[in-house]
Parts: sequence; C-alpha cells; structure tokens
Amino acid sequence: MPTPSIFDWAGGDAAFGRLTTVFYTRVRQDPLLAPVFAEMDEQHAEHVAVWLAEVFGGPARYTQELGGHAHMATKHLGRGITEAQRRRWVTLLMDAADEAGLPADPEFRAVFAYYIEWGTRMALVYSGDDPPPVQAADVPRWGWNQTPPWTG
Ligand code: HEM
Repeated sequence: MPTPSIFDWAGGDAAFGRLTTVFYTRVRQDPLLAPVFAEMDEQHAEHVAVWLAEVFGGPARYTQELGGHAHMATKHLGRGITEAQRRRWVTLLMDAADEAGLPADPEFRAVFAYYIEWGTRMALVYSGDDPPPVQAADVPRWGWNQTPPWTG
C-alpha cells in the first residue's frame, strides 16, 4: 500500500471543510480574533480549506483557481498580527480539529500542528514591517517529513 497523503488521511475535502467552518464560527465569537476577521468575505472559510487541502497533498486548487501563494501572502500584508493573536488562532484551530473529528492519532496531529505552527509564524512575518516578496514561494507542500532549517 502506498503511503496516503496527509490530505487523504485527514478525510479529504469534507474534513477540511468541516474544520474551517467550525474554526471561523469560533473566531467570530473570540474577543481577540473577531476584530481581525471583521471584514472577511463569505468565502474566506472555504478558501482556507482549499489552501490547507493543497498544503497537505490534495488537489492544487488554490494555485490553479485562487491566486496561489502570492494571493494568500498578500492578504496578510500590513495586518500587524500580534503573537497573542497568532497563538489564539492556533488554539482555536486545534479545538476545531477536535470538534470537526479530524484523526486524533499522534502522527497526524504532530504533522498537522507542525504546519500550523509554521504557517501562523509565516503569516506573522508577512503581516509585519519587513515582509519577504510575495512572489518568492509556491504553496508549500507538507509531507510526513521535516522542513529544512530557516534561511531567511
Ligand atoms: C497556517 C496559518 C494560516 C493560514 C493557512 C492562513 C490562510 C489564509 C488564506 C488562504 C487567506 C486568503 C483567503 C482567500 O483566498 O480569500 C488568508 C487571509 C487572511 N488571514 Fe490568514 N492564514 C493563516 C494565519 C493567519 C493568522 C495567524 C491570522 C491573524 C491572526 C490571519 C489573518 C488573516 C486575515 C485577516 C485574512 C484576510 C481575510 C479577508 O478579509 O478576507 N491568518 N489566510
């Protein structure tokens, strides 16, 4: 049997759809994050689900249909996300993973948390004073392995 992608292991598009639906319901009720997302459009949760699906080895729909990495990174520019907001984002997403019934095995949750920790820190970098060029990267692909060390 070939090793399944993380996307397949998680439960495919349906699982990521449930995840972001639950997550943004929690975000709207959260005093620290609700103001950050006050202007988000109706399709935001779905778009983040499509992004996560691509990252975890699913179809490359964010790249093909939604503007790819440059569009996603641009959405974070100038937002000045704080560490407290980032940490709350992570906490609510992990709570949402439980509520949405994503697999709870240690390997899946470790690799899931690994991307979320990395991705939220990258969102903070893009939202800050000296962001990297938005065109400089593709949508990351997260496997069961590790990333190389930070090169700036
Ligand atoms: C792994 C971490 C993250 C991922 C995968 C992610 C993903 C995305 C994506 C895909 C978009 C663009 C949606 C679209 O195409 O319409 C977006 C926009 C946005 N993100 Fe993130 N994000 C992350 C972390 C964060 C954090 C930590 C914050 C703030 C606490 C944040 C705040 C926002 C905001 C405010 C927008 C714009 C919403 C709108 O007005 O439509 N993101 N994010």
